[in-house]
Amino acid sequence: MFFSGQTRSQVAQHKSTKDCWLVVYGRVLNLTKFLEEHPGGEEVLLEVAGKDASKEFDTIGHNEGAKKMFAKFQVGVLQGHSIQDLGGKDDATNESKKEMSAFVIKDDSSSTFKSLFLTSSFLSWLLLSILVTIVTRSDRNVFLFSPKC
Ligand code: HEM
Repeated sequence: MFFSGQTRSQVAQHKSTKDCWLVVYGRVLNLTKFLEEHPGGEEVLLEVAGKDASKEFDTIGHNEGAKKMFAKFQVGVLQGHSIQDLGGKDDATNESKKEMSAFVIKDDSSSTFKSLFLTSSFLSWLLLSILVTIVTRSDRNVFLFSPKC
């Protein structure tokens, strides 16, 4: 589940080895499953569990690989932040943006396709109706030939 507008006190509820959340750059991350794998050790993460650890994260000088892991652990956005605010801060956000724009492009093209399809079928229907009207209203001489021999 993804929580938008998580408060600091809500995040603060998750500060144990079995349930460890922290905030980096406005992202609420659930690092419970990562504690044992963290190259810097689980102790450092537990010290900042339930808190905003953006400064600590920056101070260590984590590499780009660490930032790319955010998307995997993110469970929400801290209150006062929005996905747009997080833009440019890390690669995960840029990847999300790419996905979103791809979605928008896909959506646009499908609606353009739909409107084109609807317009063309509407025009065909209109032309057919006009033709039928002309034929039924005419004196039918055009079609009902009675050859005078
Ligand atoms: C928030 C999510 C975090 C992720 C995904 C993460 C990930 C990583 C990764 C991949 C490394 C090894 C490569 C590198 O140095 O960049 C690392 C190292 C380390 N991390 Fe984290 N980390 C996180 C948060 C933190 C926090 C909040 C602290 C400190 C409170 C911390 C302290 C360290 C330390 C001390 C190292 C070892 C650096 C070294 O040996 O040079 N990490 N982390």
